[in-house]
Amino acid sequence: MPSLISSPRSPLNGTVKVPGDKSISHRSIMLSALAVGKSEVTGLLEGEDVLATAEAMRAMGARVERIGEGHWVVHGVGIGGLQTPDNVIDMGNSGTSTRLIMGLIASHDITVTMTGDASLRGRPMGRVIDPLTTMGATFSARDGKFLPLTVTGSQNPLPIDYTTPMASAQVKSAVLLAGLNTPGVTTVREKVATRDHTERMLKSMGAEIETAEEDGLYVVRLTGQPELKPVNFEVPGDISSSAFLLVAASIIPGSDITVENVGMNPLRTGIVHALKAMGADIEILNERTLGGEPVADLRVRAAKLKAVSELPVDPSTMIDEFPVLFCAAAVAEGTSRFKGLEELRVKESDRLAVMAAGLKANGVELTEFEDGIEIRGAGGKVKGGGIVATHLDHRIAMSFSVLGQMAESAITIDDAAPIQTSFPVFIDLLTGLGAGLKLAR
Ligand SMILES: O=C(O)C1=C[C@@H](OP(=O)(O)O)[C@@H](O)[C@H](O)C1
Ligand SMILES: C=C(OP(=O)(O)O)C(=O)O
Repeated sequence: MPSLISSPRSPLNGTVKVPGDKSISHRSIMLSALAVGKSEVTGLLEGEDVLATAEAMRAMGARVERIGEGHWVVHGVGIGGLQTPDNVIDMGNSGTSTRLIMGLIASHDITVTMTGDASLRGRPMGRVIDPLTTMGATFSARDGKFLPLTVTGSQNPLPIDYTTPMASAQVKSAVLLAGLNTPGVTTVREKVATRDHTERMLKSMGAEIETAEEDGLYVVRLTGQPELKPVNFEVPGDISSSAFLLVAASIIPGSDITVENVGMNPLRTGIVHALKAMGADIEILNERTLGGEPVADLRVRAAKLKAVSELPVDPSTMIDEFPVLFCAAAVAEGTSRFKGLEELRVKESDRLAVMAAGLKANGVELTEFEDGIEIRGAGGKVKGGGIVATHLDHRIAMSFSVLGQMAESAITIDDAAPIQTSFPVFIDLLTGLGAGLKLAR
């Protein structure tokens, strides 16, 4: 368990690309595995979470091969073709792999037992167990809602019309993926539209899938049992990984960086709008489309950040970026207040509690609420000198790596290993731009 020491070194300068989008990478492997024939994926994120998805799809019968850096080939088994694996599948730290694959299994006549690391075993699965049970799958889960769990898919799955009780693209996607091998039309309704990569990708593979706005809800209708045609997926850079660079370059005086090829799906760009509302200097350049998703290059120059109280976006458009936004708020001028964030309590860690503890340990003044946090910004450097407990959460480790660049005394992150789940080149990439990060034993 290597710890990581973060302290200021120099302004960040240079042009970089971040690895592929994690959400799209997972889906590219899963959906290719259900196509009939050979698909290729380029720009795939080779982080531990996506590798867990690849391994799971292999275990269920798909041929999933790496042929070069980020370049993968998948031979799909076709919808209905998944097989019972001969062993338990280990989803590691990845909520997306677990919940989406539970959806796939739910409408296949197979039985699968899944487990994961201590973080994943503490995350709620009832949110997918409930709708998938209505579709006909049966579950045996620890305490009814936690991993390890065994799921047996239905031989005769039923289509449902489901309104998600919380803003969750994982729940929406799990139901839609179950709908793939279900006769009839599966409908999912969301009060707030969450990331729509599943919808976009299924459309590109020839599925009959319609999206509409009805009575203030975002509605997706999928006609079951399509033949998915194999396509070549080009995965754009991950805006959630880019967020660490956007914040770092904004807060470290004198910085000027460009992050190329960033996925700019409008349901994912909340962090750009939030930082701009705080006074960040972010230029969106070279806007184009890649593999059915908008992408752009982002040039970020340091700026004096000020507090925000009303975010200009829905939290779901930047749900994984709050930890690093809290770090931006810690160095901004004034008091920021973030509410409506109860979902942060059920991520890899309880991100409200763990961020509050880490910030406090480094001299940041704050108040934690049940559904949010108020951060009293230092208007410049924070004290630092504290040790941050990451609780197997990559975003906590990376957020405090960024904050350490604006600390009077170094910040120690107790465990750097979780960074491997989503952004394996994070330390090299940041130090290459000028950041001060050192691994220690
Ligand atoms: O669908 C996805 O790929 C994801 C959805 C979000 O989770 P929720 O659906 O739980 O909000 C996000 O936090 C996660 O990192 C990836
Ligand atoms: C919440 C996250 O991922 P997952 O739910 O897939 O573990 C994340 O990457 O921040």
